[in-house]
Amino acid sequence: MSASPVIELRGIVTRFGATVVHDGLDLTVHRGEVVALVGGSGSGKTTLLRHIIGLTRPAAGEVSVFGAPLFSGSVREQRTRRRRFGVLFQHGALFSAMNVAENIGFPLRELRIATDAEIANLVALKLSLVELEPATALLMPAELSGGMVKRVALARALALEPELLLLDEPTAGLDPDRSMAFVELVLSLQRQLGLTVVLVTHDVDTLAALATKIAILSDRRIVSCVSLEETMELDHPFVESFFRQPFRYRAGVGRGGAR
Ligand SMILES: Nc1ncnc2c1ncn2[C@@H]1O[C@H](COP(=O)(O)OP(=O)(O)OP(=O)(O)O)[C@@H](O)[C@H]1O
Repeated sequence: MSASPVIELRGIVTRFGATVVHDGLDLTVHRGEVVALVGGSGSGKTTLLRHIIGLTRPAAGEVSVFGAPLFSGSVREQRTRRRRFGVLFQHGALFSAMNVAENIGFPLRELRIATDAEIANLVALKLSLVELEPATALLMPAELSGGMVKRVALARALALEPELLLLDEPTAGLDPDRSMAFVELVLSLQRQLGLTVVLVTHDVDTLAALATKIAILSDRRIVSCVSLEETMELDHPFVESFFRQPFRYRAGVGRGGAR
């Protein structure tokens, strides 16, 4: 049985005024894949993530998730589809006036699909999933370290038990140790929960540890979407500048390497 792709982008065109960001862009992501979206600054990576979650719509082309166009079906069907993915925005983006428990429980409270007791249970469960102490629940975002903010934001992204997780620069702003610890956590959750993941990252170590495929956004299109090992073989200026700079890429850290 061949399942339909989790994400299918076909002929995406995006314009901001006279600037064309995407022009006939295609990308397919299958269940269980971890696709790292890379490209030069301003190449349109974050905009593409925003199209996938429906925050913005392309000028042309089709965005399909879970086998159906993103905006097809009734409002109820669209909402159900929307609940199947979780998003971790750049910088965590927690609500500063809510404590950790309220932040994690927010998606459930918003949908009014659980009682207060159920939400409290779920918050405790998600905190342990992201390896935070139960007492963290009562802290405010301003009291958290950068690494803890990321973990809480991840717990909130997982609140509705998504099948698809979208991460925008998940390790930006973390020091190398915290960054690797966070990557290990995402990797373990991805395996445990069977998640499909699309992440935008500038960090070679992050993508080497996580990604099963690297999608390169260049010249307004995805020019390649293959494994890290195959990507390293490509003769492309972006690969040269991004991957072949000395001491950035640690051989053997990749998912195909010895772990
Ligand atoms: N709302 C907007 N209005 C006008 N231009 C925009 C808007 N959003 C993005 N852009 C432009 O679209 C282009 C792509 O932006 P985007 O943030 O998607 O790039 P990116 O690849 O994620 O960049 P970076 O790696 O620097 O974060 C940029 O030139 C940006 O200035």
